[in-house]
Amino acid sequence: MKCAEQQGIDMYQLMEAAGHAVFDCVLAKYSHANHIIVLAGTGNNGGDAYVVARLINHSNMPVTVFSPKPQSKLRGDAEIARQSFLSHGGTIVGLEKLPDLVDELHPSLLIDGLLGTGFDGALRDEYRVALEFISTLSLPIIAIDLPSGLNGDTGHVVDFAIKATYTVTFVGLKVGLVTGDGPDYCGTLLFSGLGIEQCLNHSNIATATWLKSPIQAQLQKRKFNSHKGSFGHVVCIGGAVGMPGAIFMAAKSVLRSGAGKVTVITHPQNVTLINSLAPELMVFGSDGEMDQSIKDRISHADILVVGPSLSVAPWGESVFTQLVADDLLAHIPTILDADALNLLCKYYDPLVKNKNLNKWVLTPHPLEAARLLDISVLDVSKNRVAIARDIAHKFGAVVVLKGCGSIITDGVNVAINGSGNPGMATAGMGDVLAGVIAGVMTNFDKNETALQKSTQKAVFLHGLAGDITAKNGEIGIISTDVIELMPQALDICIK
Ligand SMILES: NC(=O)C1=CN([C@@H]2O[C@H](COP(=O)(O)OP(=O)(O)OC[C@H]3O[C@@H](n4cnc5c(N)ncnc54)[C@H](OP(=O)(O)O)[C@@H]3O)[C@@H](O)[C@H]2O)[C@H](O)CC1
Ligand SMILES: [K+]
Repeated sequence: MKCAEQQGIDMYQLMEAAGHAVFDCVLAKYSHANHIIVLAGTGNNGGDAYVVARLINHSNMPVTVFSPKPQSKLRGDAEIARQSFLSHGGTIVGLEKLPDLVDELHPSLLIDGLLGTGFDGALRDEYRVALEFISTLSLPIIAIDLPSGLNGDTGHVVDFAIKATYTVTFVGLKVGLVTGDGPDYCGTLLFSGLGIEQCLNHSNIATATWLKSPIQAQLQKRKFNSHKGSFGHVVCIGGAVGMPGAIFMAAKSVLRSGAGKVTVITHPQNVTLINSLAPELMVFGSDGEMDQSIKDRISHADILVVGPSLSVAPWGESVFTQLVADDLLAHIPTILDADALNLLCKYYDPLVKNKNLNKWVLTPHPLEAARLLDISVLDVSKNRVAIARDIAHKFGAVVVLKGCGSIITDGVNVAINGSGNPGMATAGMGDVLAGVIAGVMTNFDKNETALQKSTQKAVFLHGLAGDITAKNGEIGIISTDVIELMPQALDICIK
């Protein structure tokens, strides 16, 4: 908000605008509400709540504000808003009285203006008890700016938060609403720029891009005069003995995402099976030693995918260390996934540290991310964006931190994916993503600014294919279903 202040925008005016935006939501969705309960905290989120309560009161809808004590804590604009509500005949009751009064008031809507962006840490007991009680009422809830208890910067809920039906959020995108726990708590998101979105656009505050629309993943229409050589050769390396599935799914996904040619380098025992599952793939066996013909194939590739079912056992270890030691991955855009990430942790110091990794895309899930930084999984979920950035800085790579609201960052630019669904939390989906990133990259010109942007598009497209798959039922979709629907997702995004 500093930029707004610097440009002389009156903060009370913003609070009024925030209150009006929430009131618009009340009118649009709950104009016949019986009695409306408004929770108003002691900061500016509470100030917004008093503005809404005043507008509700003014329109002759019954409303009661519940507020934690001491109300004398309110300062500045929030106190002005509270006084204005009182002077228009509003009623404020202590938050602790809510359980006693709820039957009498018979509310049909609750507005949550307890905590917004100023909230940090774990909810204090008084708040947690009140919010737990509220959750038993099964009322529709409109959250002001953020559901109370959700950290707007990180998307982390320590122990409890309000589950909103709608969240009316202001000005820029709050990362915490769209990643980690956020989507489970915010319900339908409604945005209001409060008239100052221009101010944010012209400031140098780093904001995240939310990938929500196919326009953000636009792909060029292909020329009629195209051939398989026009769309790149991807080499996928992985599949230890007895583990053909993951590397097969990754390679098939590369094909289904538009690559011209795909080669698989795997353990010799997997060759026949993978070939019979997809005869379009060129499959070669390696006993762990990279002979010259395999090295040649790799060095002539346009993009590499390394890691699906590579394993950290001797075969995978031998393949990985040779790829790195011989600089085979140095000059080619490379997607590192699964066991390649685990081996990256193990061999970082002796082998990888001084290499130029700026053509790498790392795709860790939270456990792999924790290993890459030698921290706990809880540390990762407490601040997904910061952790993804830390990994990007440490390895000099583009990072996709997978999970709800996957984060894509090169350490500077941050995008958060808004496609996909919980049905995609199933085995093999990460292998598919690694393949989709490589396949989607083959659709771009080699000199296109590429890595961050193309990875963003690929992550969105993968989620979109998952959403198309989920039209026939979300729970129970499997990774190979998503692979088959990639062409439909691509089709939606072609200009
Ligand atoms: N972005 C905009 O354009 C506008 C936003 N507005 C609204 O303002 C809030 C942010 O207001 P702020 O006063 O900075 O903070 P909050 O109201 O969200 O929270 C402050 C109170 O939170 C209490 N707090 C903090 N941590 C905890 C905790 N762990 N448990 C319980 N309570 C907590 C804190 O209490 P203290 O005793 O610690 O001081 C404060 O009482 C933003 O979200 C928007 O809604 C403006 O209206 C202008 C436009
Ligand atoms: K809130």
